[in-house]
Amino acid sequence: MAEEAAQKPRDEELQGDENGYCSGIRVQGMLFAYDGQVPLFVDFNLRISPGSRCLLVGANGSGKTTLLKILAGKHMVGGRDVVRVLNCSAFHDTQLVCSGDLAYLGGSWSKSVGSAGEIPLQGDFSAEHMIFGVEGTDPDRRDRLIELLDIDLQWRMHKVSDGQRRRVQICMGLLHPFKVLLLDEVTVDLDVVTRLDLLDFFREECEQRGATIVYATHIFDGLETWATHLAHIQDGELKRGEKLSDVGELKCSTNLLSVVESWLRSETKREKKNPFYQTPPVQKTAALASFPFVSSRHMAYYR
Ligand SMILES: Nc1ncnc2c1ncn2[C@@H]1O[C@H](COP(=O)(O)OP(=O)(O)OP(=O)(O)O)[C@@H](O)[C@H]1O
Repeated sequence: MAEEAAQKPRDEELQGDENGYCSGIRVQGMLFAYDGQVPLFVDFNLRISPGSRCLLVGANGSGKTTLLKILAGKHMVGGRDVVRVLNCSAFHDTQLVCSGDLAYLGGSWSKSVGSAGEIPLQGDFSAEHMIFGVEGTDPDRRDRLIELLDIDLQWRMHKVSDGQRRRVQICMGLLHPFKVLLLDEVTVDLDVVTRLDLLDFFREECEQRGATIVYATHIFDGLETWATHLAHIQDGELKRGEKLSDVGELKCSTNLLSVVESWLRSETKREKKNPFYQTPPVQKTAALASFPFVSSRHMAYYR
């Protein structure tokens, strides 16, 4: 009985509401491939409950950025039921992003120019011009972020350091009180004080407003006590998705870094032992051929 009671919150967390939808994030039976490539994700499932701070970990190329972009509605994947964020379809329900409820912070400020690809944004704008140009924001929240990120409003965006430019980008991305925030390694350029202050701000957003955060990173300092959940991806496959407190290895290890290091090292060893490990499974290609909805990069241009 006691055991049943202890299990209950977890079951509810997994089942979501009466429609079976979780108001955080739910990915069910997802298939995704880049144009002309074998699928990266096949029958991929993930649930992240509201209020969670979930770390997304995995080796280079394991699919973290791709997954975050899919959750951010930047790729059309499957029908409306496959990738659900806040009970909406991440791609189809454009008000998710337009309202600021779903926010994505990743990559660097750039624009795509035909065959030249991504080129950094250039132009003589002040930080003030950029930040105050975002309409409909709460002045108190804006002031708090400017102070937290130690932004000088007179900075000229083409003459600042990478870290300073990143602070302005982060500030703009956080001006609206998001409900779901997807972070792709955006704290990598920040100095340690700003990074820790920002992590505290994120924690507060989750605890006070019930916001949900998914954070892909390779830097684990200070995250043992910050994260509530952890998702480990390997080659597009979810190897683990659980509460941080349920990660057994953390109980007998000094820190998260060494635990993740041991997971990634065991992947590398497996690849070395089996030269065919990287061979795309035949069923992945077959699955793609039989699936009616594949991603469309062209559709993404309309976002
Ligand atoms: N635009 C693209 N077109 C084709 N393949 C891509 C594209 N972007 C990524 N990939 C491939 O998809 C796989 C997953 O890449 P992704 O960027 O999602 O990995 P990641 O886990 O974020 O890696 P990292 O830790 O290096 O940031 C890789 O094999 C990569 O080569």
